[in-house]
Amino acid sequence: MAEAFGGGDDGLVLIQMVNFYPPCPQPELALGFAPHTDLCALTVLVANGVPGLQVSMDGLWYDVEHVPGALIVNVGDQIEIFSNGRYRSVLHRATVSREKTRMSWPVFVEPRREYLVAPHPRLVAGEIPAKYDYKAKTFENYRYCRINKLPQ
Ligand SMILES: O=C(O)CCC(=O)C(=O)O
Ligand SMILES: [Fe+2]
Repeated sequence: MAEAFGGGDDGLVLIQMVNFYPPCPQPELALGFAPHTDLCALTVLVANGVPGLQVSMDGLWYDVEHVPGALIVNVGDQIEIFSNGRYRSVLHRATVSREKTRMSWPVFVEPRREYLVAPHPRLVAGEIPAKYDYKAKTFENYRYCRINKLPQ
């Protein structure tokens, strides 16, 4: 993966985050994390066992079951683009609990900032044209547009 996203041992950047969701008296009126896809390549996440992570499929939300000791791995935007749409960046969100504090610890696996966001040339075959064309956009620029809610 490091080779695919820029090459060499330092081809990837790992970013550790901590999410803290305090209890909410009216959880049906709130969300811990609004629906989004992760802009990175891959997310590896552990949570404290309080349910909350949901993934979207065919317009419905599904709870992600907590399996003690298991890691949750999400495909992010960069793998979707790199694979020319063969893998999909998962739409997900986090709900909150009425009684319990929920915590999660994602590690975002990212390309380096100068990486050019594009499908791999070998995955753009004649019958499958490039689904993504960001005109030599760097990952740093992609991230900037996403965080500032600008069009890619
Ligand atoms: O708390 C969770 O389970 C999800 C967190 C999340 O989606 C994120 O940090 O990007
Ligand atoms: Fe996320």
